[in-house]
Amino acid sequence: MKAQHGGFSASVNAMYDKAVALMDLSPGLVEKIRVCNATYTVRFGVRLRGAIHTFTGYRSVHSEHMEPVKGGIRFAMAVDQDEVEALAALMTYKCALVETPFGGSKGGLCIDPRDWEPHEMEQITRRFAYELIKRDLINPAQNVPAPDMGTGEREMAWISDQYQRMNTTDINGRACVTGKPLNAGGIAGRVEATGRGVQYGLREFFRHPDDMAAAGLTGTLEGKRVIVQGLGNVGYHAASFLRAEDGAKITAVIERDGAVHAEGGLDVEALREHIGRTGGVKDFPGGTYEADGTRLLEAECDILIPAALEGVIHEGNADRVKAPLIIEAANGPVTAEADEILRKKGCVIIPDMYANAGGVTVSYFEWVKNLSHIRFGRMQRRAEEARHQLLVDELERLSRNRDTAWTLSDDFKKNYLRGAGELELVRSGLDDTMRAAYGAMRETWHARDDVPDMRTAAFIVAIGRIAASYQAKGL
Ligand SMILES: NC(=O)c1ccc[n+]([C@@H]2O[C@H](COP(=O)([O-])OP(=O)(O)OC[C@H]3O[C@@H](n4cnc5c(N)ncnc54)[C@H](O)[C@@H]3O)[C@@H](O)[C@H]2O)c1
Repeated sequence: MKAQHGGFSASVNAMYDKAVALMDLSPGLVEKIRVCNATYTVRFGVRLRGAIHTFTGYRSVHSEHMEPVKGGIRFAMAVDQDEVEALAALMTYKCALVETPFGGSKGGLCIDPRDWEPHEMEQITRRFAYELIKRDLINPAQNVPAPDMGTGEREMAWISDQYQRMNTTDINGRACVTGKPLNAGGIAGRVEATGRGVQYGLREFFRHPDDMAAAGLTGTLEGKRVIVQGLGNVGYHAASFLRAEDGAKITAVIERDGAVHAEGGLDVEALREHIGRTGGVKDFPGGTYEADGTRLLEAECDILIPAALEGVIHEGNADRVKAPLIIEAANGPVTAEADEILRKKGCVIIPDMYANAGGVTVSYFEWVKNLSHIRFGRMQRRAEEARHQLLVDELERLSRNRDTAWTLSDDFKKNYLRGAGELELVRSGLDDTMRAAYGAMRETWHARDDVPDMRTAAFIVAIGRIAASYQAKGL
């Protein structure tokens, strides 16, 4: 599905060039920020099922203006150097936009995880991790991966363990990777974080009537028709939250084996369970099946959420896309050519570097938690508890002195004293981040007549911050 002219990197660079043309930066700095610093390619063998199998993997470092560099590891057959370099570049811009103190990186392994048993995947993942760890391409201070397509908590736990076996005296070893399970140094809310960020980003859009007007939308998220491509980690969580908490209707889901649609809305939880059990959307009883799923990208809806692959909306189909609003949950789902076509049609695109930044934001919280060696929010909770206890004591004293009948219930005391747990802190930190980044992006979008869209605005904000970092520190 790489329907991109000149590849994914060329598409990202075309968008970058459009933004820097509106900025006052020296050509040398423009070039330095654009280029990918380094890409390491590894080919390694693993003995499986009685034979040696050779795998090819990559770790690309786009910008080290801040370290560690950060970016997921993708397991998919379509992984290649161009793809990881484009994804690494997007990580640089994304981290700058949401102000996480990281440079950009990305990794990938050419593999279809469905071809292998879990114990074989463990062997392959550990071996890939070993190759990267021994070159400091996984390291808490230098390069910190996370999940991406085809990987999740399971793979992150193996990578973390592999690093710690090879670096037994590194007290910060757990911070070498984020997206780990909770019982292996993860943080509450990381699995859902990218989908949650998509939801928060949409909520923020719907808080701004003039932004909605640009897409010809009115009202709230309630009842809006949403089409989602890819019901994986990001797509599922976004769809599930939007449906359950904002009242949106998921009218179609596009997956590898086709699509299902239902004008009245799909039961996302039942569909997820069906995909898990059968491997696809076919035969799902709650909707109509369509073998040519990609056609649903062009169906009537209010919001289109591509949450699978890059390049799915391209020169060849952009003109037929009817959604007035696209939120890019996936990285690079709209090519540079399609972006132009859609903008001319009046479609508003909430760009990937903002839309899917929830993952890296909560990864940052996890990294900080690992480095601080204390459960996230624990100190703060203790301080809050102490403060709340003072308040409760004082209220009780007052009530006694005035000889009134009211006393605080034990329930109230328990709940009041409990304070915010890790999940609440993570969610509020994510919400705050998404609001601040949206504000910076829209301010640039609206402040200047020559900034045509939100994506260009996002690039301008991100590049401005990276340039400032280079100018402050030198190269
Ligand atoms: N996981 C994260 O935290 C994270 C963070 C930021 C961005 N992203 C981006 O979000 C996208 C999805 O990542 P994910 O982690 O949800 O991956 P995932 O592997 O959990 O899910 C991907 C889903 O897309 C489906 N899919 C694959 N090929 C498809 C096709 N041709 N047509 C329709 N559906 C297809 C898969 O079956 C799967 O359900 C990627 O672009 C990734 O880079 C992920």
